[in-house]
Amino acid sequence: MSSEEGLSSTITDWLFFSSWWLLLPFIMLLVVVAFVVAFVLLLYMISPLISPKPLKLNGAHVVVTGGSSGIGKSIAMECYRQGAFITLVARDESKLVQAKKEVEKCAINDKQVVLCISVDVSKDYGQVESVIKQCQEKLGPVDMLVNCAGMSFSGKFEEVEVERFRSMMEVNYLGSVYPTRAVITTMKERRMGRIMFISSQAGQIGLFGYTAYSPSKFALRGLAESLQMEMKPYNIYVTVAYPPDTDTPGLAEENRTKPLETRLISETSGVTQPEQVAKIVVKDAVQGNFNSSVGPDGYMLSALTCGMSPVTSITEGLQQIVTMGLFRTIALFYLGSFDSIVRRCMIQREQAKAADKRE
Ligand SMILES: NC(=O)C1=CN([C@@H]2O[C@H](COP(=O)(O)OP(=O)(O)OC[C@H]3O[C@@H](n4cnc5c(N)ncnc54)[C@H](OP(=O)(O)O)[C@@H]3O)[C@@H](O)[C@H]2O)C=CC1
Ligand SMILES: CCCCCCCCCCCCCCCC(=O)[C@@H](N)CO
Repeated sequence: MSSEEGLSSTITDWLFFSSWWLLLPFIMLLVVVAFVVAFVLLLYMISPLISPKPLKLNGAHVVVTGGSSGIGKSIAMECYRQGAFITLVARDESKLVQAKKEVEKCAINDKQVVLCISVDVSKDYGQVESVIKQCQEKLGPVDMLVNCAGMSFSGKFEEVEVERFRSMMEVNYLGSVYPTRAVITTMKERRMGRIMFISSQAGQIGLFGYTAYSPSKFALRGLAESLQMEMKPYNIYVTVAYPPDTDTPGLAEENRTKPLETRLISETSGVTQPEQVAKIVVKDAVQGNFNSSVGPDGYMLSALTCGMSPVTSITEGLQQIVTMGLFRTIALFYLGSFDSIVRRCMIQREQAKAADKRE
């Protein structure tokens, strides 16, 4: 036997007769753990590169349109609690004065100021531009603009007055374009700022009864995506918030004409308090997150409808990749149940009508 043959037989013996392979699972486990650790380290290394620096609200000038009521008022209070100077914008002066008092109660130092401006944000761009100029002269350049002025309306498509489709787009869409347009030049010059748009869960899915309202909220998403791509190099960050039904005077008003179907479908994601919405959206805007959602349904809807919207952290991107298929599966069940709500309501109505005729 040659020495070469001896060596190969030793190796074969070792491979087949020693029990090194018992260690194989451990070796594999070690490799997997090493990969996971390396991946997590990589994430932490890269994430500060793509997440913006948080905005300091202390001493910042925040303009809140629709700040005299509901979600807008709560957002103003939340910012005031963090030391901001606030400009409240809305039409009704008495509501503005009342809201100013409530916001002032949240002061954390005696330098803070609340300014009120009465203007319709949806009608005349020149007017909006001039009030923004006024408030910048008094409280300094705007650091954060919260576009919250808006209204909702629900009703069946053929029963909604045609005029309503125009007014919804005017208030909810143009009423966000005008103030944004009025603050953006100064923000670009200063290379800093935050713009927030308050859309709605009805700006992520179209629902029964929202043929006039939903499109005006979907429009904000298109505006926000385009604007964010233009503004990112100037260190300006855009946030779109998608709240569910929120307990405000606006919702109470909407409920007066709400079709049964819309009510039953909206109940899926429940009713939130405006303070809760305010906390979440202000935090997201400060961090510069593009997307801001409330509650578990809101989270699922946002992951599901992320499309080509910008990501603000690697974790967010990974979550979207991993959950998309699962959430779509869940969504199909939701859609099925919405369809069945609509069908049942229709059958009920027709039966009631037939009974009426017989009488
Ligand atoms: N409540 C809810 O369930 C949800 C609401 N949203 C959105 O959040 C925003 C606020 O809603 P909510 O707090 O319920 O509403 P409210 O009706 O309680 O408040 C609306 C605010 O906007 C102001 N406003 C309305 N129209 C104009 C205008 N043309 N120019 C200037 N200010 C205006 C109002 O003041 P004034 O009338 O004096 O001008 C008021 O301050 C809306 O855009 C709404 O679509 C989104 C999801 C859920
Ligand atoms: C995985 C998929 C999950 C799907 C969850 C679907 C939940 C649908 C609920 C929609 C609620 C719409 C609220 C509109 C609020 C609004 O804007 C008005 N009230 C304004 O006043």
